[in-house]
Amino acid sequence: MTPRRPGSLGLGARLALAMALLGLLAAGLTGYSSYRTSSAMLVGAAEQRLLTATRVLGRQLSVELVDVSRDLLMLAEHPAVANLLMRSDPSIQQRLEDNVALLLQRLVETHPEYFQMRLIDAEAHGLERLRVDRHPQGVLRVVGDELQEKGHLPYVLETLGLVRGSIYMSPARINHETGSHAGVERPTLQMATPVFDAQQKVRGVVVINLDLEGLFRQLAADLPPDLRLFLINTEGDYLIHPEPRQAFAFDRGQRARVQDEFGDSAALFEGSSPAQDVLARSAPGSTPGLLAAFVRQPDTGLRLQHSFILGLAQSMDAIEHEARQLALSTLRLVAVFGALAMLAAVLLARALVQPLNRIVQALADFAEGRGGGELPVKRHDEVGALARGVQAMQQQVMNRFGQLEAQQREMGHLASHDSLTGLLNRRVFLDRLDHALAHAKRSQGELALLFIDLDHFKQINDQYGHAAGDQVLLTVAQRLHGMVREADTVARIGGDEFIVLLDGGHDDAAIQRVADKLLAALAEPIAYAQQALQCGGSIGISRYPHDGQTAADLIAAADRGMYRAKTGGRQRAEFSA
Ligand SMILES: Nc1nc2c(ncn2[C@@H]2O[C@H](COP(=O)(O)OP(=O)(O)OP(=O)(O)O)[C@@H](O)[C@H]2O)c(=O)[nH]1
Repeated sequence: MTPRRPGSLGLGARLALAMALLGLLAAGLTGYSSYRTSSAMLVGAAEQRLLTATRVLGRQLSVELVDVSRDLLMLAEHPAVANLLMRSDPSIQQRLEDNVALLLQRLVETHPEYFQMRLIDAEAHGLERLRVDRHPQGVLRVVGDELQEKGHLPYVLETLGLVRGSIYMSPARINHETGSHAGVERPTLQMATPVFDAQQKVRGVVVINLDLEGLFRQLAADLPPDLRLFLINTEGDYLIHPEPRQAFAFDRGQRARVQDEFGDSAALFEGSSPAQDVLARSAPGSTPGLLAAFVRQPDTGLRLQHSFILGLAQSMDAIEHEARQLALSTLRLVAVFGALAMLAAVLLARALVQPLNRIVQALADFAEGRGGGELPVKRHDEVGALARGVQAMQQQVMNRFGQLEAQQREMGHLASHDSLTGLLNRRVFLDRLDHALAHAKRSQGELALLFIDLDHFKQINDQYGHAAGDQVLLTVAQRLHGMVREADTVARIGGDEFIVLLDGGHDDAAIQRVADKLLAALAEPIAYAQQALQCGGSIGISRYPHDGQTAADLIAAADRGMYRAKTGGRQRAEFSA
């Protein structure tokens, strides 16, 4: 069998490789698609988280503003406040002032997001009757000449025009009012409500200045630190921004708007029914890339003049970091499964190919005559069927070989023997004679040849038919073979001619005795078809070295003797003259 070319991959190795590659490909594709799906889910989850957190923040802002409005309304409805503004009883003015001032002080103290609380008179050009400021050292009541006239300012003018129980809210702005202590030049929001007397006449205004940043510090206290907070007015201007330069840019004559940084947020400001919330990404190329949720502040029920848009953003890097972590763990899983797939492929390929190799080995052994080798014939699969086929083929080849050998043996026999009598034929006899002569020459031995020709054999053929002649020839052959010793050779060398080679030294008398024995045997009748056929023979005798040195000489000499026997009356033996 042709052995596998060195360096070429066997079927098992190729199968293992193919299966391992297939396994790796499947694991890789599964890993890749699960990574894609999971990272899309992660981004989706991050979007939902941002949106939910922003909505919660919006609700908290509304709740906070409602709380501020409650403080305002509580003060506006307080009898001491209206009495103070009405100056109804001068004897108790000072006490009233002190009591209400204390109340304002307590409120500012308990609300860290309050910069300032004031009670402003509707008369006297909107003079501040009471004013409590947050100061770096604590809460401070401002008195005397430091109290200012505020009647010209929108939060006084507009609040005085409101109905009882209404709340005014200013736009968020930087507080440029002088003397406002901690609130100076800080982002501020003013909320106010009118104070009415018993006759429903407006007497003044209660105002709270809110620390916008402080308010949002409180609101955002529970947010995860990686989230960025945005507060935006209804024009899109940033009021709170992680980069301080962006906040209140309009106050410095510039613009920094959410629409410019987050394109998709424009939907919040467009058309007659703008979106309530949007998800937006920062403009491509901006660093860091941000994913943001923007939500309109939910209605407070206070019919405020202004509202806000809140935004929370997370760095895309943070979200993608999670996706990268996921990709890494997916990769690790793919590597482990890939290795397992390769191992399984190698084991499976070995299990598949091993029985095939056994068949190949068995065929190689069989081809080299080393026997069939064990075949996996008991398997119930295709390999088993193949092994059974190979076994049947081997059996058939063996049978054919047996037949061929038998034929060869027969042909060999036919080539060396006479087909009718089974005696050696002329060619082989001459070989034997040559050998015997060579041996006799080497050992100074002697040989004798008896040349036998049947007498009147033709008559038997003619009279009884060819089959009778054959029977006679066969019987004669058996008788001759039966009469001589093992070491002697009997052959049929012609139609009715036989020859006997006597091995070893015999004197002429002994040879004559053998010839007489043979003549007697030939003279015996031969039974054929209920008849007794009579046939005798004439024998010519030659001897080595007496009558010749070669086979041809000896045969010719014996032939001559036989001829003399024929002419001498047949049924006799004659030595060569
Ligand atoms: N039946 C048969 N006859 C054969 C066979 N081979 C040769 N013969 C015949 O044997 C005869 C031999 O002839 P001869 O030896 O000349 O005749 P014969 O009658 O024996 O004469 P003599 O030798 O002078 O006694 C021939 O007629 C051949 O046809 C054979 O195999 N079978």
